[in-house]
Amino acid sequence: MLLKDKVVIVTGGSRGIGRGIAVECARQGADVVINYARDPAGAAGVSPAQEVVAEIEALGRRAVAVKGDVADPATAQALVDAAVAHFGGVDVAVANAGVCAFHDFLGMPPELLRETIGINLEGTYFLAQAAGRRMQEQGRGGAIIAISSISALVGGEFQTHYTPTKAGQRSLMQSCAIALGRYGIRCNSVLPGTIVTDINRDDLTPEKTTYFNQRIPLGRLGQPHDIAGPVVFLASDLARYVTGAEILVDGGLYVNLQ
Ligand SMILES: NC(=O)C1=CN([C@@H]2O[C@H](COP(=O)(O)OP(=O)(O)OC[C@H]3O[C@@H](n4cnc5c(N)ncnc54)[C@H](OP(=O)(O)O)[C@@H]3O)[C@@H](O)[C@H]2O)C=CC1
Ligand SMILES: C[C@H](O)[C@@H]1OC(=O)[C@H](O)[C@@H]1O
Repeated sequence: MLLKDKVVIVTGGSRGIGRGIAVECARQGADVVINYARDPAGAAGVSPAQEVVAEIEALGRRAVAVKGDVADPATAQALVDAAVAHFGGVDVAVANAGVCAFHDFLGMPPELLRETIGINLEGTYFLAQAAGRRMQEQGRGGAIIAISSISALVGGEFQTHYTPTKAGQRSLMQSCAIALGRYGIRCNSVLPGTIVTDINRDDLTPEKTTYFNQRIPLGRLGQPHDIAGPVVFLASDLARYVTGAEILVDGGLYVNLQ
């Protein structure tokens, strides 16, 4: 087990990539605080966040779910407080929560631009800061991981509000690596390619899916569990000398230009 008895916070842990990360961290021996924003109950009256908590408990680990908008700095502090109250501290913080409402550039409403920056970039900043403060106090180091994107490296016609936030997260982790290295706190990014989740349910038409499956050297779009392994690696002592770095997890999409 790579994360035995570590305490992990995952923002946006109720669905998609964050859920995959939260469950894999538990499988690797961690207790987990997951965060969510809305989390409507499904048909059976059980919400996605409750499902994740149950899944983690079935693995023999502990989990709590904390509701809150990551764009609000108070949410980051509430997550750290929950980790301390329930599990005694924080070892790993994963800034995963994010939104991407596809929209054209010339018609972009300022509200959507600001909301996207607030959740994706400022949310990452607030979590890194709150977790970093606690990790510094604890004096046993830690790992902070931002779920950035291949979109940190390339553009997207309908993502002009989104790609800068992903580049910003990557840059933020580089600067945090310098600011927090003296405390043994490592800061890195994971850059997923296109992963099938609710965020792109409408964007991934059958035609686009076929195109991606042909263009991606590994022959398929990503799934949430494809991202969890690299996150666990960066969170673990196997990555003890890795900081200010990033791992592109895209099936080879980025390098396949022509
Ligand atoms: N899917 C992809 O192709 C890629 C995704 N990414 C990044 O991965 C991350 C996760 O995306 P993905 O799993 O696809 O998305 P999903 O839409 O599947 O899940 C988003 C998660 O974030 C939570 N969330 C949304 N807004 C907020 C908020 N304001 N405060 C707290 N939690 C919030 C949601 O909670 P709730 O259920 O309560 O709404 C949910 O748990 C994002 O940062 C995204 O940019 C990066 C590259 C590719
Ligand atoms: C949501 C998109 O499908 C997805 O998000 C990213 O960050 C990737 O670059 C894809 O565009």
